[in-house]
Amino acid sequence: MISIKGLSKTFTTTNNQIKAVDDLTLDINEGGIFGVIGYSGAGKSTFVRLLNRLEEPTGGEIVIDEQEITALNSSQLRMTRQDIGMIFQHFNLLWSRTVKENIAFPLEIAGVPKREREDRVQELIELVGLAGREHAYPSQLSGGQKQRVGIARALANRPKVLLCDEATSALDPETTNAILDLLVDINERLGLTIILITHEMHVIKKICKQVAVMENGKVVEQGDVLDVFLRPQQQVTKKFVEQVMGSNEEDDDIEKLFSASSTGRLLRLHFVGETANQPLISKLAKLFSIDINILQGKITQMQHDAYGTLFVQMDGEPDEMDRAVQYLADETSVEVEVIRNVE
Ligand SMILES: Nc1ncnc2c1ncn2[C@@H]1O[C@H](COP(=O)(O)OP(=O)(O)OP(=O)(O)O)[C@@H](O)[C@H]1O
Repeated sequence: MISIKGLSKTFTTTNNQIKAVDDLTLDINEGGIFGVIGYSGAGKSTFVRLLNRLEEPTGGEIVIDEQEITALNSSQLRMTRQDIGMIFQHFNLLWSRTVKENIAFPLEIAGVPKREREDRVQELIELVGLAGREHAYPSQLSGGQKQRVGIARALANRPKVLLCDEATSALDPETTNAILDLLVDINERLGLTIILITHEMHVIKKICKQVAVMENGKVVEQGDVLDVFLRPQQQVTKKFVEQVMGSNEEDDDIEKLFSASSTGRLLRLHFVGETANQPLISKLAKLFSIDINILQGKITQMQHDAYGTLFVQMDGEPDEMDRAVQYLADETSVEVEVIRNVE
Protein backbone atom coordinates (compact mmCIF):
# COMPACT_ATOMS: atom_id res chain seq x y z
CA MET A 1 0.00 0.00 0.00
CA ILE A 2 1.19 3.50 -0.83
CA SER A 3 -0.19 5.96 1.67
CA ILE A 4 0.03 9.69 1.13
CA LYS A 5 -1.14 12.04 3.86
CA GLY A 6 -1.44 15.82 3.74
CA LEU A 7 1.24 16.10 1.06
CA SER A 8 2.11 19.66 0.05
CA LYS A 9 4.60 21.41 -2.16
CA THR A 10 4.80 25.18 -2.39
CA PHE A 11 7.18 26.78 -4.86
CA THR A 12 8.43 30.19 -3.87
CA THR A 13 9.29 32.46 -6.77
CA THR A 14 10.44 36.08 -6.60
CA ASN A 15 6.88 37.38 -7.01
CA ASN A 16 4.65 34.79 -5.38
CA GLN A 17 4.09 31.40 -3.87
CA ILE A 18 2.57 28.57 -5.90
CA LYS A 19 0.86 25.69 -4.12
CA ALA A 20 1.57 23.02 -6.73
CA VAL A 21 0.40 20.19 -4.44
CA ASP A 22 -1.99 21.18 -1.70
CA ASP A 23 -2.74 18.92 1.28
CA LEU A 24 -3.11 15.81 -0.85
CA THR A 25 -4.22 12.58 0.80
CA LEU A 26 -4.45 9.36 -1.19
CA ASP A 27 -4.12 5.59 -0.76
CA ILE A 28 -2.89 3.49 -3.68
CA ASN A 29 -3.21 -0.28 -3.64
CA GLU A 30 -0.19 -2.41 -4.40
CA GLY A 31 0.10 -4.29 -7.66
CA GLY A 32 -2.34 -2.26 -9.75
CA ILE A 33 -2.15 0.46 -12.35
CA PHE A 34 -3.24 3.73 -10.78
CA GLY A 35 -3.90 6.77 -12.97
CA VAL A 36 -3.70 10.42 -11.99
CA ILE A 37 -5.36 12.74 -14.49
CA GLY A 38 -5.51 16.51 -14.59
CA TYR A 39 -5.10 19.47 -16.91
CA SER A 40 -1.82 21.27 -17.35
CA GLY A 41 -0.82 23.00 -14.14
CA ALA A 42 -2.95 20.76 -11.90
CA GLY A 43 0.18 19.61 -10.07
CA LYS A 44 0.51 16.07 -11.46
CA SER A 45 4.21 16.20 -12.30
CA THR A 46 5.05 17.77 -8.99
CA PHE A 47 3.00 15.11 -7.21
CA VAL A 48 4.71 12.19 -8.93
CA ARG A 49 8.17 13.73 -8.39
CA LEU A 50 7.40 14.07 -4.68
CA LEU A 51 6.87 10.32 -4.48
CA ASN A 52 10.57 9.59 -5.03
CA ARG A 53 11.61 12.97 -3.63
CA LEU A 54 12.91 14.36 -6.88
CA GLU A 55 11.02 17.28 -5.33
CA GLU A 56 11.24 17.81 -1.58
CA PRO A 57 7.79 18.15 0.01
CA THR A 58 6.90 21.25 1.98
CA GLY A 59 4.77 19.09 4.24
CA GLY A 60 3.02 15.75 4.65
CA GLU A 61 3.96 12.10 4.66
CA ILE A 62 4.56 9.41 2.01
CA VAL A 63 4.73 5.75 3.02
CA ILE A 64 5.62 3.15 0.41
CA ASP A 65 5.64 -0.48 1.46
CA GLU A 66 5.77 0.47 5.16
CA GLN A 67 8.73 2.76 4.61
CA GLU A 68 8.28 6.44 5.33
CA ILE A 69 9.91 8.03 2.28
CA THR A 70 9.58 11.50 3.75
CA ALA A 71 11.68 10.52 6.79
CA LEU A 72 14.70 9.08 4.93
CA ASN A 73 18.11 10.75 5.02
CA SER A 74 19.99 11.15 1.73
CA SER A 75 21.88 7.84 1.82
CA GLN A 76 18.75 5.90 2.80
CA LEU A 77 16.90 7.71 0.02
CA ARG A 78 19.52 6.65 -2.55
CA MET A 79 18.95 3.01 -1.60
CA THR A 80 15.17 3.31 -1.55
CA ARG A 81 15.07 5.00 -4.95
CA GLN A 82 16.12 1.65 -6.41
CA ASP A 83 12.65 0.44 -5.44
CA ILE A 84 10.99 3.28 -7.32
CA GLY A 85 11.60 3.38 -11.08
CA MET A 86 10.52 6.30 -13.20
CA ILE A 87 9.89 7.03 -16.87
CA PHE A 88 9.48 10.44 -18.45
CA GLN A 89 7.67 12.14 -21.33
CA HIS A 90 10.94 13.00 -23.09
CA PHE A 91 12.65 9.73 -22.10
CA ASN A 92 15.71 11.37 -20.41
CA LEU A 93 18.15 8.96 -22.06
CA LEU A 94 21.90 9.39 -22.14
CA TRP A 95 22.50 10.33 -25.77
CA SER A 96 26.15 9.29 -25.90
CA ARG A 97 25.35 5.77 -24.67
CA THR A 98 23.88 2.89 -26.63
CA VAL A 99 20.62 1.16 -25.72
CA LYS A 100 22.56 -1.47 -23.79
CA GLU A 101 24.68 1.09 -21.99
CA ASN A 102 21.65 3.20 -21.05
CA ILE A 103 19.96 0.18 -19.50
CA ALA A 104 23.16 -0.85 -17.73
CA PHE A 105 23.62 2.61 -16.20
CA PRO A 106 21.47 2.19 -13.04
CA LEU A 107 23.04 -1.25 -12.51
CA GLU A 108 26.52 0.30 -12.62
CA ILE A 109 25.47 2.87 -10.05
CA ALA A 110 24.04 0.11 -7.85
CA GLY A 111 27.41 -1.70 -8.05
CA VAL A 112 26.12 -4.80 -9.83
CA PRO A 113 29.10 -6.91 -11.11
CA LYS A 114 29.74 -6.81 -14.87
CA ARG A 115 28.68 -10.38 -15.70
CA GLU A 116 25.43 -10.14 -13.77
CA ARG A 117 24.81 -6.71 -15.30
CA GLU A 118 25.12 -8.06 -18.83
CA ASP A 119 22.70 -10.90 -18.16
CA ARG A 120 20.20 -8.51 -16.60
CA VAL A 121 20.48 -6.05 -19.51
CA GLN A 122 19.82 -8.84 -22.00
CA GLU A 123 16.80 -9.98 -20.01
CA LEU A 124 15.42 -6.42 -19.97
CA ILE A 125 16.02 -5.96 -23.68
CA GLU A 126 13.93 -9.06 -24.36
CA LEU A 127 11.25 -7.93 -21.90
CA VAL A 128 10.68 -4.57 -23.60
CA GLY A 129 10.98 -5.91 -27.15
CA LEU A 130 14.25 -4.27 -28.20
CA ALA A 131 16.21 -7.36 -29.27
CA GLY A 132 18.49 -6.47 -32.19
CA ARG A 133 18.73 -2.78 -31.20
CA GLU A 134 21.23 -3.23 -28.35
CA HIS A 135 23.98 -1.23 -30.01
CA ALA A 136 21.87 1.61 -31.40
CA TYR A 137 22.16 5.13 -30.00
CA PRO A 138 19.01 6.95 -28.85
CA SER A 139 19.15 9.27 -31.89
CA GLN A 140 18.75 6.19 -34.10
CA LEU A 141 15.55 5.06 -32.37
CA SER A 142 11.87 5.91 -32.86
CA GLY A 143 9.94 7.55 -30.00
CA GLY A 144 8.38 4.24 -29.01
CA GLN A 145 11.76 2.51 -28.97
CA LYS A 146 13.24 5.32 -26.85
CA GLN A 147 10.45 4.86 -24.31
CA ARG A 148 11.13 1.11 -24.31
CA VAL A 149 14.72 1.90 -23.33
CA GLY A 150 13.35 4.23 -20.63
CA ILE A 151 11.15 1.43 -19.31
CA ALA A 152 13.96 -1.14 -19.34
CA ARG A 153 16.27 1.26 -17.52
CA ALA A 154 13.57 2.02 -14.93
CA LEU A 155 13.06 -1.69 -14.31
CA ALA A 156 16.76 -2.56 -14.10
CA ASN A 157 16.97 -2.69 -10.31
CA ARG A 158 13.65 -4.58 -9.96
CA PRO A 159 11.62 -1.73 -8.44
CA LYS A 160 8.36 -2.29 -6.57
CA VAL A 161 6.85 0.88 -8.00
CA LEU A 162 7.06 2.40 -11.48
CA LEU A 163 6.22 6.10 -11.83
CA CYS A 164 5.20 7.24 -15.31
CA ASP A 165 5.24 10.98 -15.94
CA GLU A 166 3.21 11.57 -19.14
CA ALA A 167 5.08 8.61 -20.60
CA THR A 168 3.07 8.47 -23.83
CA SER A 169 2.35 12.16 -24.39
CA ALA A 170 5.13 12.57 -26.96
CA LEU A 171 4.06 9.49 -28.93
CA ASP A 172 1.59 8.98 -31.79
CA PRO A 173 -1.63 7.05 -31.01
CA GLU A 174 -0.41 3.69 -32.36
CA THR A 175 2.88 3.86 -30.48
CA THR A 176 1.02 5.04 -27.38
CA ASN A 177 -1.11 1.90 -27.52
CA ALA A 178 1.94 -0.33 -27.91
CA ILE A 179 3.65 1.28 -24.91
CA LEU A 180 0.47 1.04 -22.82
CA ASP A 181 0.20 -2.65 -23.73
CA LEU A 182 3.81 -3.08 -22.59
CA LEU A 183 3.01 -1.41 -19.25
CA VAL A 184 0.06 -3.77 -18.73
CA ASP A 185 2.27 -6.74 -19.60
CA ILE A 186 4.96 -5.61 -17.14
CA ASN A 187 2.38 -4.98 -14.42
CA GLU A 188 0.97 -8.48 -14.84
CA ARG A 189 4.29 -10.29 -15.22
CA LEU A 190 6.25 -8.51 -12.51
CA GLY A 191 3.40 -7.55 -10.20
CA LEU A 192 4.80 -4.09 -9.60
CA THR A 193 2.62 -1.07 -8.84
CA ILE A 194 2.36 1.47 -11.66
CA ILE A 195 1.43 5.09 -11.00
CA LEU A 196 0.79 6.92 -14.20
CA ILE A 197 0.02 10.59 -14.71
CA THR A 198 -1.60 11.87 -17.86
CA HIS A 199 -3.94 14.51 -19.25
CA GLU A 200 -5.52 11.97 -21.62
CA MET A 201 -8.59 10.05 -20.53
CA HIS A 202 -8.15 7.34 -23.15
CA VAL A 203 -4.87 6.37 -21.44
CA ILE A 204 -6.73 5.98 -18.14
CA LYS A 205 -9.54 4.12 -19.85
CA LYS A 206 -7.19 1.71 -21.56
CA ILE A 207 -5.03 0.52 -18.70
CA CYS A 208 -5.95 1.89 -15.28
CA LYS A 209 -8.10 0.19 -12.69
CA GLN A 210 -8.31 3.20 -10.43
CA VAL A 211 -8.00 6.91 -11.03
CA ALA A 212 -7.60 10.15 -9.12
CA VAL A 213 -8.52 13.47 -10.72
CA MET A 214 -6.32 16.44 -9.78
CA GLU A 215 -7.19 20.12 -9.90
CA ASN A 216 -5.33 23.00 -8.26
CA GLY A 217 -2.95 20.67 -6.45
CA LYS A 218 -5.74 18.61 -4.88
CA VAL A 219 -7.40 15.28 -5.61
CA VAL A 220 -10.99 16.30 -6.34
CA GLU A 221 -12.35 12.87 -7.23
CA GLN A 222 -11.12 9.29 -7.13
CA GLY A 223 -12.30 5.72 -7.45
CA ASP A 224 -12.57 2.77 -9.80
CA VAL A 225 -12.24 3.96 -13.38
CA LEU A 226 -15.60 2.47 -14.31
CA ASP A 227 -17.40 4.27 -11.44
CA VAL A 228 -15.74 7.57 -12.26
CA PHE A 229 -16.75 7.14 -15.91
CA LEU A 230 -20.32 6.28 -15.01
CA ARG A 231 -20.90 8.90 -12.36
CA PRO A 232 -18.42 11.76 -12.71
CA GLN A 233 -19.12 14.23 -9.90
CA GLN A 234 -16.87 17.17 -10.61
CA GLN A 235 -17.00 19.44 -13.66
CA VAL A 236 -13.35 18.70 -14.46
CA THR A 237 -14.04 14.94 -14.40
CA LYS A 238 -17.08 15.34 -16.65
CA LYS A 239 -14.88 17.12 -19.17
CA PHE A 240 -12.36 14.27 -19.12
CA VAL A 241 -15.11 11.70 -19.61
CA GLU A 242 -16.38 13.74 -22.57
CA GLN A 243 -12.92 13.34 -24.15
CA VAL A 244 -13.79 9.72 -24.84
CA MET A 245 -17.58 9.64 -24.71
CA GLY A 246 -18.72 12.90 -26.31
CA SER A 247 -21.01 15.26 -24.43
CA ASN A 248 -24.56 14.72 -23.22
CA GLU A 249 -25.69 17.70 -25.26
CA GLU A 250 -26.36 15.19 -28.02
CA ASP A 251 -29.28 13.94 -25.94
CA ASP A 252 -31.34 16.93 -27.13
CA ASP A 253 -30.83 15.82 -30.71
CA ILE A 254 -32.16 12.42 -29.81
CA GLU A 255 -35.47 13.97 -28.85
CA LYS A 256 -35.51 15.49 -32.34
CA LEU A 257 -34.69 12.12 -33.94
CA PHE A 258 -37.68 10.73 -32.10
CA SER A 259 -39.91 13.20 -33.91
CA ALA A 260 -43.41 14.28 -33.04
CA SER A 261 -44.83 11.77 -35.53
CA SER A 262 -43.02 8.82 -33.91
CA THR A 263 -44.99 6.38 -31.85
CA GLY A 264 -43.84 3.90 -29.23
CA ARG A 265 -41.17 4.53 -26.67
CA LEU A 266 -37.86 6.29 -26.63
CA LEU A 267 -35.52 4.44 -24.30
CA ARG A 268 -32.08 5.17 -23.01
CA LEU A 269 -30.17 1.94 -22.33
CA HIS A 270 -27.13 2.27 -20.18
CA PHE A 271 -24.67 -0.60 -20.56
CA VAL A 272 -22.18 -1.42 -17.86
CA GLY A 273 -19.85 -4.37 -17.83
CA GLU A 274 -19.56 -7.16 -20.28
CA THR A 275 -23.06 -7.04 -21.74
CA ALA A 276 -22.72 -7.05 -25.47
CA ASN A 277 -25.28 -4.65 -26.90
CA GLN A 278 -25.99 -6.12 -30.32
CA PRO A 279 -27.12 -9.61 -29.19
CA LEU A 280 -29.33 -8.02 -26.56
CA ILE A 281 -31.20 -5.88 -29.08
CA SER A 282 -31.83 -8.79 -31.42
CA LYS A 283 -32.80 -10.98 -28.47
CA LEU A 284 -35.42 -8.43 -27.40
CA ALA A 285 -36.90 -8.38 -30.89
CA LYS A 286 -37.10 -12.20 -30.85
CA LEU A 287 -38.55 -12.54 -27.35
CA PHE A 288 -41.25 -9.89 -27.69
CA SER A 289 -43.51 -8.76 -30.51
CA ILE A 290 -41.87 -5.39 -30.85
CA ASP A 291 -39.88 -3.42 -33.37
CA ILE A 292 -36.70 -1.93 -32.05
CA ASN A 293 -34.52 0.65 -33.73
CA ILE A 294 -31.15 1.99 -32.59
CA LEU A 295 -31.25 5.78 -32.98
CA GLN A 296 -27.84 6.59 -31.60
CA GLY A 297 -25.24 5.05 -29.38
CA LYS A 298 -21.84 5.41 -27.84
CA ILE A 299 -20.26 2.35 -26.31
CA THR A 300 -16.66 2.40 -25.20
CA GLN A 301 -14.40 -0.50 -24.40
CA MET A 302 -12.47 -0.21 -21.14
CA GLN A 303 -9.72 -2.55 -20.03
CA HIS A 304 -12.13 -5.30 -18.99
CA ASP A 305 -15.61 -3.87 -19.37
CA ALA A 306 -17.65 -2.10 -21.99
CA TYR A 307 -19.89 0.74 -21.03
CA GLY A 308 -22.01 3.34 -22.72
CA THR A 309 -25.45 4.42 -23.79
CA LEU A 310 -27.77 3.46 -26.63
CA PHE A 311 -30.92 5.39 -27.52
CA VAL A 312 -33.51 3.10 -29.05
CA GLN A 313 -37.02 3.48 -30.34
CA MET A 314 -39.36 0.64 -29.46
CA ASP A 315 -42.75 0.17 -31.09
CA GLY A 316 -45.52 -2.40 -30.66
CA GLU A 317 -48.50 -3.19 -28.43
CA PRO A 318 -48.21 -1.34 -25.07
CA ASP A 319 -48.32 -4.63 -23.11
CA GLU A 320 -45.50 -6.13 -25.14
CA MET A 321 -43.39 -2.99 -24.73
CA ASP A 322 -44.01 -3.06 -20.96
CA ARG A 323 -42.86 -6.66 -20.83
CA ALA A 324 -39.74 -5.89 -22.85
CA VAL A 325 -38.82 -2.98 -20.56
CA GLN A 326 -39.49 -5.15 -17.51
CA TYR A 327 -37.27 -7.87 -18.96
CA LEU A 328 -34.41 -5.40 -19.44
CA ALA A 329 -34.79 -4.16 -15.87
CA ASP A 330 -35.07 -7.61 -14.25
CA GLU A 331 -33.00 -9.95 -16.37
CA THR A 332 -30.06 -7.86 -17.60
CA SER A 333 -27.46 -5.53 -16.11
CA VAL A 334 -28.63 -2.78 -18.45
CA GLU A 335 -30.10 0.31 -16.79
CA VAL A 336 -33.20 1.33 -18.72
CA GLU A 337 -34.95 4.68 -18.76
CA VAL A 338 -38.12 5.52 -20.70
CA ILE A 339 -37.57 9.04 -21.99
CA ARG A 340 -40.76 9.41 -24.04
CA ASN A 341 -43.88 7.34 -24.37
CA VAL A 342 -46.31 7.95 -27.22
CA GLU A 343 -49.23 5.52 -27.42
N1 LIG B 1 10.16 24.41 -10.11
C1 LIG B 1 9.05 25.16 -10.08
N2 LIG B 1 9.08 26.45 -9.68
C2 LIG B 1 7.98 27.21 -9.63
N3 LIG B 1 6.76 26.78 -9.97
C3 LIG B 1 6.63 25.51 -10.38
C4 LIG B 1 7.77 24.64 -10.47
N4 LIG B 1 7.35 23.43 -10.91
C5 LIG B 1 6.01 23.54 -11.09
N5 LIG B 1 5.59 24.78 -10.78
C6 LIG B 1 4.19 25.28 -10.83
O1 LIG B 1 3.38 24.37 -10.09
C7 LIG B 1 2.13 24.18 -10.71
C8 LIG B 1 1.92 22.71 -10.99
O2 LIG B 1 2.84 22.29 -11.99
P1 LIG B 1 2.98 20.78 -12.49
O3 LIG B 1 4.05 20.76 -13.55
O4 LIG B 1 3.13 19.90 -11.33
O5 LIG B 1 1.55 20.55 -13.16
P2 LIG B 1 1.11 19.43 -14.18
O6 LIG B 1 -0.28 19.07 -13.81
O7 LIG B 1 2.10 18.35 -14.22
O8 LIG B 1 1.09 20.21 -15.54
P3 LIG B 1 1.98 19.94 -16.86
O9 LIG B 1 1.43 18.70 -17.47
O10 LIG B 1 1.74 21.16 -17.69
O11 LIG B 1 3.39 19.82 -16.39
C9 LIG B 1 2.14 25.06 -11.96
O12 LIG B 1 1.51 26.28 -11.65
C10 LIG B 1 3.62 25.26 -12.23
O13 LIG B 1 3.84 26.47 -12.89
